[in-house]
Amino acid sequence: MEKVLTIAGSDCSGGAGIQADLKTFAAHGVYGMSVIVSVVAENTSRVIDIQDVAPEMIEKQIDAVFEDIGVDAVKVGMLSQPCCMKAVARKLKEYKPQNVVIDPVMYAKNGCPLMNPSAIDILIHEILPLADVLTPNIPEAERISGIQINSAEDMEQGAKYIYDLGVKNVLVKGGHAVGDALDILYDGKQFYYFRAQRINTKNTHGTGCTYSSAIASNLSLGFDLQEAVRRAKEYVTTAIRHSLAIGKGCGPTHHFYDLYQNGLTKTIIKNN
Ligand SMILES: Nc1ncnc2c1ncn2[C@@H]1O[C@H](COP(=O)(O)OP(=O)(O)OP(=O)(O)O)[C@@H](O)[C@H]1O
Ligand SMILES: Cc1ncc(COP(=O)(O)O)c(N)n1
Repeated sequence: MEKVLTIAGSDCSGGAGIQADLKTFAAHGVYGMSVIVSVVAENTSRVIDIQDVAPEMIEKQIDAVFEDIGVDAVKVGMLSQPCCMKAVARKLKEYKPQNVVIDPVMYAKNGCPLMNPSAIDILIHEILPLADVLTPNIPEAERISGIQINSAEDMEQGAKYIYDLGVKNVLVKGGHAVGDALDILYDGKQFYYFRAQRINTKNTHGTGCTYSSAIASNLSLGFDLQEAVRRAKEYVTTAIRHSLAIGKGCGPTHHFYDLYQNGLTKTIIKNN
C-alpha cells in the first residue's frame, strides 16, 4: 500500500487543507497520514482565526510518521509563519522523502491571508528548493516571481522564473484566469499544457489542495510527473464538477473514487 503524507493546515469545515488532502488520498486508494501545522477556524465564507502548532510539535509529528511508517510521497500545504516553514524544512532535509509536492498557499479562496507576507523570503529560500513539483496559482506565481500574469505566455514566464530559483518542476495553475482552466507545467526543458473547460461554479473551495494531493497520490503510485498531473487534472475537474453547494460562500469539491475514472482533459506538449 502506497503511503502519502500531508503537512498542512486543518480546515474545520472540511473543504480544504488536511481534510481535502485525506479525502483525496482515500479516493486514490493510498494510505493517508497528516502533520497539522496550523489549526484554522474557517468555513466556506471566511477565516475566523488561525492557531499555529508549536514548531517542536510539528517536528515531533513528522518524526512520528517517518520513524515508523515512512512515506512514498509528501504534499505540503499551508505554512503560515517563518517558524513553521523552518521546522518543516529541517525535517524534510533530514528525512529526504521522494515525491515532494508543495502548494505555496498564501490566501484562501475568499481572499483571507493564510501566510504571513513577511514569510515570503523563507518560503523562497527554504521551502521552494525542497519541492519536486511546486503548484502556485496565478497570484502566488506573481508574488514569487514578481511577474504580472495575464496570459498563457505570462504563465510560462512565471514558471520559468520560479524554475530558475531552483525548483525542479513548476506547475502554474490557471484557476484564477478567465477562459479554459489551463495549467502549465515547466520541467526546465518543455512546457506541458493541461486544459479543462471552465466549470461555471463558485464552489471551488479546496481545489488547490485537492489537485496537489492528487498529484502526490499519483506519484506515490509510480506514475511519472506528466501522467501524475494529467490524472490529477482529471480528478480535480471531476471534483469541481460535482462540488457541493453547501455553506454560505464557496462550497467544497467532492471526492469519489468512481468519478476519478472519467477522462476530461487534453494534454498538449509544446516545445520550448
Ligand atoms: N471553475 C473551474 N473550472 C474548472 N477548473 C477549475 C476551476 N477553478 C479552478 N480550476 C482548476 O482547479 C485547479 C486548482 O487551481 P486554482 O488556481 O483554483 O488553485 P488554488 O487557487 O490554489 O486553489 P485553492 O482554492 O485551493 O487555493 C487547477 O487545475 C485549475 O485549473
Ligand atoms: C487550511 C487551509 N489550507 C488551504 C486553504 C486554501 O484553499 P482555498 O483557497 O480553496 O480556500 C484553506 N482555505 N485552508
